[in-house]
This record gives sequence, C-alpha cells and structure tokens, in this order.
Amino acid sequence: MNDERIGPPCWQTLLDSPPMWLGLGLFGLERANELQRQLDQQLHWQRPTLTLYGRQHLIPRRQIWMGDPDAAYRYSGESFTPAPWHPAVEEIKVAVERSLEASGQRVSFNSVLLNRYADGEDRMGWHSDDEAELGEDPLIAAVSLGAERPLRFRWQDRRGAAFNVWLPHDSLLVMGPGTQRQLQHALLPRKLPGMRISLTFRRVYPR
Ligand SMILES: O=C(O)CCC(=O)C(=O)O
Ligand SMILES: [Fe+2]
Repeated sequence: MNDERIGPPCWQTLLDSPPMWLGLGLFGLERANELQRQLDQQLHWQRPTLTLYGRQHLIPRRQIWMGDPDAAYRYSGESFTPAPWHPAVEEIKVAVERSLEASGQRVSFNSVLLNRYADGEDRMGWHSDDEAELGEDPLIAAVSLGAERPLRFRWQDRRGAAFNVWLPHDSLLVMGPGTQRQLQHALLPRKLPGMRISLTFRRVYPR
C-alpha cells in the first residue's frame, strides 16, 4: 500500500466542452473502504424535508452540508449553515485539491454536500448546481465511495442525447466550468444494491 500517493493514477476525459473528466483510484481500495466506513458511522446524517408545490417531502437520501462557517448555502429555498469539517472529509478535500493541482487546476473548496444513498432506491432529481453563491461557471468535484451508480446528464438545450457517467468506488468526477450552465444531472433510482456516499466539493462566495 502506498500511502504517499497523491491523486488518481488514471484520468479519463469525458467531455472536452464543457470540460468534464473522471479520475479513478483516488485513495486506493483499502483507504477508500475505510473512509466510506468512517463517514457512514461518524457523521450525523440528516433527512431534511423539501417543500415542493406547497407540500413537505422527506428527501430520498440522507445528506449533510459541511464547510467553513461563513460558507452558508441556499438550497431549494432554504439556507443551511454548514457543519464543521470532519477529519475524514478534510482528508478527502485535501486529496481532491492536490489531484486537481497535479492536473493544472488550482482550486480551494470551502464547502461540500455529502449525500448518502442507502441503496438504488435513494436518489437525487434533475438539477444543476448553479446557485448564485457558487459564482459564474463553478468547478465542482464529486468523490464517490461505495456502490457504483450512473450519474445521468442531459443538455439544457437538448443539443445532444442524454448520457450516463458511471461513478465507481474511489473515483473523482470533475465538472469543469460551463458544466452547470449547459447540462443538468440526476442520480436516478436503479435496481442496484449497496450503499453509496458522494461528496460534491464547491467554493461558495459569501454575500
Ligand atoms: O451523488 C452524486 O453523485 C451527485 C450529487 C449531486 O449532484 C450534488 O451533490 O449536487
Ligand atoms: Fe449536483
């Protein structure tokens, strides 16, 4: 086991414009397994309600916002104060920033949305991460731990066919500038077993 390793050994280009790429093997299997276990057991996973057309719904997954104290975030009409950084999440943030830097992108994230999908029934609907506090054309980096699921993308202007990006355990999906403006994404329900945790790192610009 090589613990000194920084960043995925293997990058795949998914799209040139907007730039989207996938890194495989961010931590190595053993560390990735351990991080998934720690996040699963140690975080205070929440299931908030969402108001849709005046009705309250429990979200179909568990989640936590985490980040710097001033990185407050609005989501579906509600404002969230982030939970303080957990050491395992900080470790993942540093690994993501280092591997981005190794591929020529200097970014520093100040918040992350963690999602926990118990199995294939848990999901996230169509959206793009285009809230005003993310600034124009943000870069968003998504780490996947656990069961492999496809993230589905569709073009906002329907210029091309929708497509899946399968996100394996221990992978890093980078959605570069323009991705949120041009595409929407969703984690649709699938008859697939196994728990999955995703961490989508962002930079929030406080008002
Ligand atoms: O779970 C995923 O991979 C996607 C999560 C997502 O789209 C988000 O956190 O905004
Ligand atoms: Fe998203």
